[in-house]
Amino acid sequence: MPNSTVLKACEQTEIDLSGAADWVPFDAPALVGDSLRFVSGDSRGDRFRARYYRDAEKHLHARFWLGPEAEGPPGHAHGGAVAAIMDEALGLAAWAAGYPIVVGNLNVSFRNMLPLRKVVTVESRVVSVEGRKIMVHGRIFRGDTTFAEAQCLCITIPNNGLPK
Ligand SMILES: CC(C)(COP(=O)(O)OP(=O)(O)OC[C@H]1O[C@@H](n2cnc3c(N)ncnc32)[C@H](O)[C@@H]1OP(=O)(O)O)[C@@H](O)C(=O)NCCC(=O)NCCSC(=O)Cc1ccccc1
Repeated sequence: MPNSTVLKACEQTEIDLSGAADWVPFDAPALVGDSLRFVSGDSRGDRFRARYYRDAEKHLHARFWLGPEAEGPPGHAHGGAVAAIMDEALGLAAWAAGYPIVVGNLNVSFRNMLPLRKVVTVESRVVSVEGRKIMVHGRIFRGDTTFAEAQCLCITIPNNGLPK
């Protein structure tokens, strides 16, 4: 089958990215702006599809689906795709906790190969705040399988992140 046919079939597929019962949808662009497009901006794309949520304690969660355009090893996600998810989701977790930041350092451990075309969950937690340094930890998993873990050092920026 030609590649274009595969992509078209994929585009037409609705992916169920619904959250857990106690999660509330989180409007990330409303907080950080429409520039947040690289990872989660295309709800019908063939690389990433994502939906963000917050739980009752305001922790950020996400459902992600990685399509054929995110492929690295055959049938599995490219490491850069996994790192990009961590960069966006963990940075966003800091924003959602009230800190306008950019990511200064991101350390990703790839624990298991992440299969394409499966919905996975990203969980994140702000674990420490020290002056301008906000440390966020996160994990991508499905069921009992952890695909990646990350520690993300976020640095607060002035002017709420807006251009001067
Ligand atoms: C702003 C800053 C990160 C820091 O510069 P400045 O303002 O001049 O601050 P300064 O250098 O004074 O540091 C302050 C304190 O922090 C510490 N520290 C800093 N770095 C490191 C480190 N690597 N490792 C360890 N520590 C480090 C430093 O030692 C100091 O500590 P101290 O107070 O002495 O104890 C700058 O390097 C930069 O712009 N980098 C590019 C960022 C970028 O492009 N990111 C990607 C795009 S954003 C994205 O994609 C995510 C996203 C998702 C969702 C939504 C939105 C965004």
